[in-house]
Amino acid sequence: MRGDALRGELAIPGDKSVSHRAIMLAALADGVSRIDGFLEGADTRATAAIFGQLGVRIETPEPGVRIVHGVGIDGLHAPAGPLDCGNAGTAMRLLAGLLAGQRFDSVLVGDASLSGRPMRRVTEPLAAMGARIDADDGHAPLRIHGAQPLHAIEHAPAVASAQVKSALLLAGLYARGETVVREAQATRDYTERMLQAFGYPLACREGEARLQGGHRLRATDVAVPADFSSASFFLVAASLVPDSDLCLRRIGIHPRRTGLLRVLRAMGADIESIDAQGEGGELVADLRVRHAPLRGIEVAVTHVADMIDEFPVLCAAAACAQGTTTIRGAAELRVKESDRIATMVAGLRALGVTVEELPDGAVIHGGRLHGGSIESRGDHRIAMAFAVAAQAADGEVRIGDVANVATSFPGFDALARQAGFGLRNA
Ligand SMILES: O=C(O)C1=C[C@@H](OP(=O)(O)O)[C@@H](O)[C@H](O)C1
Ligand SMILES: C=C(OP(=O)(O)O)C(=O)O
Repeated sequence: MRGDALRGELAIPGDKSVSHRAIMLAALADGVSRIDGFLEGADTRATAAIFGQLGVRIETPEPGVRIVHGVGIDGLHAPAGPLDCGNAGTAMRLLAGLLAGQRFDSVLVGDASLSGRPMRRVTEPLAAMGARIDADDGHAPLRIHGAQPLHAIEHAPAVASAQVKSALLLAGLYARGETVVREAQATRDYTERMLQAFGYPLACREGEARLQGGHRLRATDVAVPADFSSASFFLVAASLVPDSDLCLRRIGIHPRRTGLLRVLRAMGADIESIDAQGEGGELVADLRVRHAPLRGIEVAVTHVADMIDEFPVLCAAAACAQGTTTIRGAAELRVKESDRIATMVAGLRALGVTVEELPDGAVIHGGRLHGGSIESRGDHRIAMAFAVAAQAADGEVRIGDVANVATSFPGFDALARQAGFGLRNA
């Protein structure tokens, strides 16, 4: 169902990647850390709950704030039961590295989607560091044996993945020697920069991070920026709906996250970055987006890692653009919360879009969308991407299975309505 013009100012919730890492490092630090702007999503709450099970006191004085009473690098306690990462790949992969270095055993479990996602990319290099992790055919549950002496390795991940890099760096805190991760394609460096903010010595440059085990972390306060990935749904919706003029406040615009911004601008989007400055160690800006007709493009493969979570909403933009958009080099999308290539292709076809599915992407022929029924396959970003596409569709779009939106963006529907989305609960 078409929406009204999107207008006004929106406050987008906190960054998911930064929120996960802030809890983890604050828990391992000496002293008390305060986290402002913490994302109250199911994924990041799962991480906080896990550290509660590991003996860390975490207070919530108000929503979006956590006070973490750090226990020190060796202060975690053995959990009484399995640690439930829910839907969160970031939680499971980073924790695999962190827990591999503890003196106690632990078990990481997840929901059906997470249990189907590949974990060898972390368990194999961690095993090379001396970790013992049992996994059923490379999948969760991950049974982590404690008290294994770890030694540093140099590793070049086969897939561009900040989660793999971060898992190894977190294990590296407990390893003898210097852990080195080299990336062919640089990924988000929040773990590296946050370790430094917590006083941990670490050498990093684009595509390479090195750290020696055996140092300690010092408590610090963390200001979490608003999540660019969540903002992206509004960037596309306002681009698509005539007369829109929307301002998204203080969004994290780190270049390793904002590939979509570059791609949308190349498609003709009118997005202005206002008052960009470093705040709390992160580059943030207001993003003002006004309606503009979009045209299809060939998405450069070099942008893929910088917009890995934005493909569902990019597909929605491409479907409404004039001309053809080609996406390649994004096979990783097949192992996210759902197979995001197959799920988007099926959904777009249900709305009358002509799409060719590729093993590592899709060719999307833009045009008019009609109404139809969409399955999100339990994937938060797919559900929100189709809510965006619906703003430009001629008929009603019914999206099934939308509870998952709370994974990364609690309050999406209220915010979307506030901005002008035509949205109603069935
Ligand atoms: O490190 C992180 O916080 C994330 C890294 C990305 O995953 P990969 O490392 O699997 O690409 C991304 O898709 C995920 O939403 C968050
Ligand atoms: C892939 C995502 O997250 P994760 O890997 O943490 O489940 C996502 O948020 O789109």
